[in-house]
Amino acid sequence: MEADKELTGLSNAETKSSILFLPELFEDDPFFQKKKKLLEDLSLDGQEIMSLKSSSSPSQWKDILDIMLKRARIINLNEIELYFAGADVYNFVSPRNELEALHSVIGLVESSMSSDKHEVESLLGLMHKAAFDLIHQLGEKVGEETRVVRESSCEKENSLMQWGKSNGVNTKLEITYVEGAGRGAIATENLKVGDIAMEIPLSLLICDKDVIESDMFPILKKIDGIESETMLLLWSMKEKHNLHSKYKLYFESLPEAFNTGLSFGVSAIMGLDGTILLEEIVQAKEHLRTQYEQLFPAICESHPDIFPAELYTWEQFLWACELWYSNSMKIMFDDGKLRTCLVPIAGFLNHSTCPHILHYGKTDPVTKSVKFPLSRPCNAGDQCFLSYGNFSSSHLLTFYGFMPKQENPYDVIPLDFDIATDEDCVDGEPCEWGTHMVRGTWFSKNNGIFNYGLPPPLLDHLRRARGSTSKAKTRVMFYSKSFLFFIFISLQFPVIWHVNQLSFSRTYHSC
Ligand SMILES: C[S@@+](CC[C@H](N)C(=O)[O-])C[C@H]1O[C@@H](n2cnc3c(N)ncnc32)[C@H](O)[C@@H]1O
Repeated sequence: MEADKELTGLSNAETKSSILFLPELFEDDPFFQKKKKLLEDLSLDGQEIMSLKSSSSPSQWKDILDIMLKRARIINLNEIELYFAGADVYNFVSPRNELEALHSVIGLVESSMSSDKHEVESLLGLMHKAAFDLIHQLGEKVGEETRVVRESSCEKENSLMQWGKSNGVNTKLEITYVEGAGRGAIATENLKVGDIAMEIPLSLLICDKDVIESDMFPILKKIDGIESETMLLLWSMKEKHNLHSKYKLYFESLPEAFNTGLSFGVSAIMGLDGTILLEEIVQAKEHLRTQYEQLFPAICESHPDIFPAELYTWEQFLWACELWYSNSMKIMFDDGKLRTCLVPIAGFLNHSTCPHILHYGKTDPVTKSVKFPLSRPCNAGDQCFLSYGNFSSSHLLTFYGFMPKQENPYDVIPLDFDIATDEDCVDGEPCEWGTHMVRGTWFSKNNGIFNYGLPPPLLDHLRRARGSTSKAKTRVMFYSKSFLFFIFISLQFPVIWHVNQLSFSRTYHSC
């Protein structure tokens, strides 16, 4: 309280004020020092509370809201966002960061509303509404539009939905075909922030319990080092053909081909020659082939009754890999175990870089279900999107078979240096960057020359490298897997960075 008085200069007689807690940066944040520095630059370090006076003018409470939001943006930066954080880091960084920041501000305003003496209730209410309006505006600005394809029949999807509902699924979404993404989930009514778009009972989740209860478990558990995901994959290859399976309608609703990068044909692969994406796909496929060959044909030969060879071909294995890569979710169960699961019906939710559903994947111990709550509103008739994670477009193409429509903030090229990195630190602190990177622009629909400048940590690193070499031009070699390129850094900055743009999307669509 003393601190508050000092901060606001209030006397005891003028107590019509409310304390607002500012978003807090925790010491266990992996980027604590870097974020602390950014907060200091914002002149906010050390300050944990602000005072809202009942006499505050609109511009004063808006300023407080702005400070809270700027602070929340910094605190909610993830590694990539922080790495590329330039001078405008206090403003909009990414849809994910903005949603997280706005929700943390709303949480703090709500806790003041519930704990306070209500002298400033109406002002808190205005701040609360303003933060919700910003969430709404974010969706209007960067949300994706969907064209529903009504001509396609959704018989299988409807049967699955009926089965789900009769087994306890609650949903405010309907499944239909959408342009460019197969099936998608459309809101049947206007959904607000906090509404549960979908709720799936745990009993419908496909996970390790299904393998454990099956006749293949006694054989699989004897295989040295086999992971539970691999067991599930092998189980699903057989279960998909089981006419009496509990999940029959689920398996029937799955596509015959997933068309992820893992099953790209020869022409698509040739079109990717010289790109990191080709390297990523080839490496992933080689890894899967090795895994397959470690198991087959040996397991079919030793247990032909449980593992019939005709169900365990390479093609079927690849199909199951694509199923698990593109459709599984990691769910945290009450016992504290993170399990990879297939989640019938919720598996129809498509991905967006500005999703409606950001936080999901924890079981509710009371309802014994997995819930999908909305972080931003979704109007009736709009497609409701999920976040699959902060993935680059090359990862999404390789493992999910699509590229996001909007600019993807996680399109980056990791760089490996052939110069020492031990000097790469800030103000004597050890470097916390796992890797240096540049923005990948090759998937962007912007055909102009990119001039992002270099990210501050990379620039810092290069300046140090320059300092440790002669006055002559410094040649630094960057290579990322097979994607090898050189830049000659004339000692003048900023550098215009134009990463080789390849027409990946055309190659993908034509194959
Ligand atoms: C979990 S499933 C979602 C349901 C899927 N659309 C279907 O019809 O089964 C993931 C797959 O949906 C597709 N998908 C998801 N988000 C997409 C997007 N934003 N654009 C295009 N396709 C998308 C990709 O094929 C991805 O592998």
